[in-house]
Amino acid sequence: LIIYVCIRTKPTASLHGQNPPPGPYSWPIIGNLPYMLKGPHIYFTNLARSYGPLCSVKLGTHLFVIGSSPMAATEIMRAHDRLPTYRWVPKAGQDGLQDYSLIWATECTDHWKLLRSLCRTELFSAKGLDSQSVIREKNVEKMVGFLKRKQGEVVNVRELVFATTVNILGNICFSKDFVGLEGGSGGLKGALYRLMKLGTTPNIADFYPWFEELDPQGLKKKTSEAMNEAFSVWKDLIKERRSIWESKKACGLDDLDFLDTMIRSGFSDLQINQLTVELFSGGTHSTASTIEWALAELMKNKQAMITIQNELQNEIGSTTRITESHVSKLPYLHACVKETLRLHPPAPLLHPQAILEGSKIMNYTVPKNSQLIINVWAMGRDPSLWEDPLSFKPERFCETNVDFKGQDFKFLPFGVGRRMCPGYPYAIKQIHLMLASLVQNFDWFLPNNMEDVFKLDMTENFGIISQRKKPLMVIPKCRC
Ligand code: HEM
Repeated sequence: LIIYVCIRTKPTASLHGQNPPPGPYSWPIIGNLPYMLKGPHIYFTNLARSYGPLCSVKLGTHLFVIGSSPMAATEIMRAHDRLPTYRWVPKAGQDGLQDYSLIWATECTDHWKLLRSLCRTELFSAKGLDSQSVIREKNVEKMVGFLKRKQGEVVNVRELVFATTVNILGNICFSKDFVGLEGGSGGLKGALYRLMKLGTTPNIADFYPWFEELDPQGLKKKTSEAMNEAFSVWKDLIKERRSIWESKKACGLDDLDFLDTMIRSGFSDLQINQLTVELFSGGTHSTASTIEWALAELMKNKQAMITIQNELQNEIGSTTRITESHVSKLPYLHACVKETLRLHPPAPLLHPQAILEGSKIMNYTVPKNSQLIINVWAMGRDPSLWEDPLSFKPERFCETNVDFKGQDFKFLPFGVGRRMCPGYPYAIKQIHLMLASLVQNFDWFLPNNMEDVFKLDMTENFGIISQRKKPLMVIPKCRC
């Protein structure tokens, strides 16, 4: 077996006689894999401190080149723009549906362009977002009502916010609530949690491609099962809607929801399934995680909590229900969300893309088939880019125009370039509304010892979406 492994472990990128980006010694066969246990983003950040903003590391058979400064990120983006590249797709997610995929499209194909443009115009345009505001506001009101009934009890913020985000998207796509707020782990919620967990599990086949067919950990099979479980949740809805579509079309009625739009655009069931499951998995955990981190940071930083509550009191009052039209008047809230995304970007590593040709990046030779990555997490915590970077100080964003729209390379929580998150205007609207409602309506306490907030564990878990390692379990107390 050892001889077989040695023979098969031919490096995909040869470094002999070249000037590759600097990096640590890598062990035969395993490369630097054992050092990644604490989380690749932490390991890569430590490497950048030793080897500079563009460094390289071998993981299994692959060479990864990691950029950890705005300059390195800019150069990596330039390489993406001028060279043929393909997106790295986790082997567990390679189920033959790549041709229908938005997130996992390996290249920017015509179908990928069609999906992006449909999402941009129908879901994330100013008009689309305005028409959804009633859905978001109604669901956030339900969440607040639920918390009022749970006053004095311990609640799991992540689960509750996640359920609310699933229902918001459920109503936008299918005019339907898919999950209850009371908990439970079946149906769509269970499938999405499982997909998230599977995406977080390191897969040996990602580092040694010849294990792909064997699927030794069974991750590919489990991912496919979880996807099918999600599809089965809306299977009957699609069938039913298709059957009424012809009469609807004849009457010239407007689309009821995004499902109508997809049917009108001629999507097959497979295309509908793939796009919606990707919107649900890309758009729910990321939002829930950001709100959970923001609330944890505000609980830890009492002054920031007081400032945000005062802003809400002055602009809206304590009894008026917050709507999306209020949110533009809340600059400190906006700053708190940016500060949360700086310290806790849900996607700490960006752009896993491989270049198909060798190239020079920052005067280093980067061999073909290298995977290029931008370490957003490292840049958010770099003392040369941010003063006192490990402290939660929303004020820093009140004093600058730094934004997350892909122009400021030191702050890229939603990515940059062609594959930048198309859902960011939607995500931001949702996060602002939910966070404002949570802090306007409630004071938050830890179970057992209310003064213990400084001991709040802020450890994170690395995954497809990075989250708090321990869910935030807190007690809401109504402020009204
Ligand atoms: C806090 C919330 C969110 C964050 C931080 C976030 C971040 C990101 C990032 C970093 C990427 C990858 C960009 C790249 O590879 O360069 C991405 C892609 C994507 N996101 Fe988001 N996202 C969020 C919310 C959402 C929401 C709400 C949706 C939809 C409902 C969404 C849909 C997508 C899709 C479809 C892609 C793939 C785009 C492509 O590959 O062309 N995201 N997101």
